[in-house]
Amino acid sequence: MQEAKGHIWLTREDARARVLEASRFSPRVERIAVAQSVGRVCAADVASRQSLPNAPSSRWDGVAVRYDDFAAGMPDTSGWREGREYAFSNTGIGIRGDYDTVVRIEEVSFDAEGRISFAAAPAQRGALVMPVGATLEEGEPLARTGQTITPELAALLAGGGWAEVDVYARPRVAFIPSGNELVDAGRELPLGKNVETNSLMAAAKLRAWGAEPLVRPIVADDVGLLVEALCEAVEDCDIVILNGGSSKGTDDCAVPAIERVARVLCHAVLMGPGAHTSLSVTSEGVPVIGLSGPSGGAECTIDWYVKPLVDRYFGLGFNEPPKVRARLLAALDLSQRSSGSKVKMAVRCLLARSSDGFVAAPMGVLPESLRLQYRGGNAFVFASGVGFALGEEAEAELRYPYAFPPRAEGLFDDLESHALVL
Ligand SMILES: Nc1nc2c(c(=O)[nH]1)N[C@H]1C(S)=C(S)[C@@H](COP(=O)(O)OP(=O)(O)OC[C@H]3O[C@@H](n4cnc5c(N)ncnc54)[C@H](O)[C@@H]3O)O[C@H]1N2
Ligand code: MOO
Repeated sequence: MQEAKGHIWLTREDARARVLEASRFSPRVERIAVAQSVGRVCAADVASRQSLPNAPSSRWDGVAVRYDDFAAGMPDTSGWREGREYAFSNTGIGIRGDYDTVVRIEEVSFDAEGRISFAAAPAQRGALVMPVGATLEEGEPLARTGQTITPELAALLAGGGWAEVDVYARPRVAFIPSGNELVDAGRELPLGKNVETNSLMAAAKLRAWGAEPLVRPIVADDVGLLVEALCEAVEDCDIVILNGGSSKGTDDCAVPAIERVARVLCHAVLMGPGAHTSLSVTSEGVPVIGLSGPSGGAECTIDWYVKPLVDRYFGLGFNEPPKVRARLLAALDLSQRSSGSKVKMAVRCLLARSSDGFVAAPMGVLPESLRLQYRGGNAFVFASGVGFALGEEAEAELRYPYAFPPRAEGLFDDLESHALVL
């Protein structure tokens, strides 16, 4: 892609805001079993169909009695019989007969002949009895449209008498790998070719976010073939990802193809990795993401631009990732980057709590054991200009899924290198 006049560069934040604003989603609704609903998003408000308990029930394990028998003080219970003056009554279970009060089993004893006696009379009528609806009342709101179903909410829905629930259908997200050099994973790799791995990463992320990934076959670097694949995808998908960036090589035909099916909002982003990511939207409002090829960038950019779109499909707002100030455990040296580069670099880090705040170690300087364990890093530090000196404070942005950082003590003991040249 030659950098033509009018080539639009936006900051990561503007690019995201523009594509969110221009996209139009019409989420479909489907009815599914509550037992299978965790992680799905409610497409309607749900109210309880029943009260729980649906009959007065015992709050504790005990015996149910009639309060009137105790109204004038402790009665003579020598002639009391189970099923007549009292009945055993266990926690959460409907009280049989016309008993109205429960005495805890710890306050009840039986003599050798099985005669009951009470250590104390019940304090009031209805003591230790859960009235109808104490847990859940018929008509009570259980869930709201747009709420993600958690295990607890699924249980609540079941308690409210629902076996099925209306949820938004998973958004269909097409992923079109492109490039003459790509070979499907698992196939023999001819010299000079590359394994198509981004679709595995993208599909797994999309599934985790509640979307349905539709990975298409690899398309060759040919505008006509790409347009064909894009036209098919925008017809029946909610979001389309073309894995082809807006770089400048002779084979870079992703943007020329996207331009034929959608309006380009942004040809490239002022944030790397993945600066050559383009964002577009069709006249129907279907977003088309031209994801830049190199895997390191694709991993970040799919989080930055696609995750918010999936959330938006479900009607969820965009939440800024948590940010903290962190002390850098290595210098970030940008002096070798081409001067005048306007692209800010998001450097993957391992961010951890330390005794006096947060520390961030750029992934590149970590010893192998840590690099393997925390492969993608859990945060970014943004480097521009000449970079940062060792020990300098920088803003660190947690990476999705915003995992709580491990404690730093002992973690970075064998950190050897103290400068990362970018
Ligand atoms: N002369 C210049 N060259 C490059 C520039 C530049 O400004 N001037 N920018 C560099 C940067 S930064 C990036 S990022 C890349 C962007 O390239 P594209 O997004 O156009 O991607 P491709 O050229 O198609 O591929 C690059 C690389 O990624 C691999 N790739 C592509 N798709 C997949 C996939 N699905 N799974 C795994 N790997 C994939 C591809 O095989 C290439 O190795 O341009 C730089 N060059
Ligand atoms: O756009 Mo590139 O991924 O910045 O390296």
